[in-house]
Amino acid sequence: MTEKFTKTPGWLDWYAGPSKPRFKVPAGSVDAHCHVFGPGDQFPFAPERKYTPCDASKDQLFALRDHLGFDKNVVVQATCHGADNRAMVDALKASGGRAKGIATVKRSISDAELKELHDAGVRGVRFNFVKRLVDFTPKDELLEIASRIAPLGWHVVIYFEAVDLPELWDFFTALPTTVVVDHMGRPDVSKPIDGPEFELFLKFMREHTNVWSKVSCPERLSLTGPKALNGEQAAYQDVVPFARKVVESFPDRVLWGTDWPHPNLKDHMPDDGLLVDFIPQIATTAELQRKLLVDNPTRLYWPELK
Ligand SMILES: O=C(O)c1cc(C(=O)O)oc(=O)c1
Repeated sequence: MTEKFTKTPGWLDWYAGPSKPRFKVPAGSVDAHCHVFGPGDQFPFAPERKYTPCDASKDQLFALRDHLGFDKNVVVQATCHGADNRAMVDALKASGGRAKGIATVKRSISDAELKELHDAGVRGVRFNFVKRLVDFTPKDELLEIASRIAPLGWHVVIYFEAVDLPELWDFFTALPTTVVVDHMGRPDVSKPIDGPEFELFLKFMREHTNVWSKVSCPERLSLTGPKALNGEQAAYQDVVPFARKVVESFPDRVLWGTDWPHPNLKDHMPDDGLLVDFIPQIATTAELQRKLLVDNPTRLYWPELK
């Protein structure tokens, strides 16, 4: 029998009918941070999940990819699926080589299972430190996982909030792989861009050349808007200086993603076409755009194409 799921109260579904972006992304562009949710009747959500989303299938993700003009996806395991990677792996296998994946694994995973994930296109694991999304995993377990995935050439994706970086610093800087930070480490954009909090993040990237950042999720970080809705071409102005600073300081270590289907947004659901139109605000030249959207993700996820 298949399980029926009831969405978390107040859940916002992804935006149907996104606009066609005015910004034409370069050929070979990669949406390097997106998710699939279920469908729940085919790929049940995990018992330990902190939210129950709407469905967001691989076919809907691939339709969005084509609509926005992207060539490829990196599908990141969403926390609502726990360490059950079947929905994400199913998307990779159906993509014809046009999607790679980031998994969530436990220390109990076998070498054979890791190899299966690799063959399906998984190239990294995600360690999540955002307390509203996951229960705590001991650091020794995470380090053990990192040391087992390193020989596969995989990397570690980390998700944390800016205030937690000081206490996580020693752990992050001990990781033996490339490390990719989700959503710029969630800066509080009401604080000064040259203040101690964001400066610590820049220092993290400056002093550790194995650290990359996704300059994604202005819709999560923005406090002032305006929202990417109704044709807005100058959305999320308060996030722009932060993202631009990261892109211009580390042009060869930045990635961009839609974050579709945008889990847990409370205020509004952005029009993904307008999120693409946000890109030229943060990557202001054709060269920066090509690095962000094509060269960097291709080097990290499709090195065989370089
Ligand atoms: O901020 C979030 O709520 C969020 C959640 C997830 C997830 O549940 O996997 O992924 C993200 O990239 C962002």
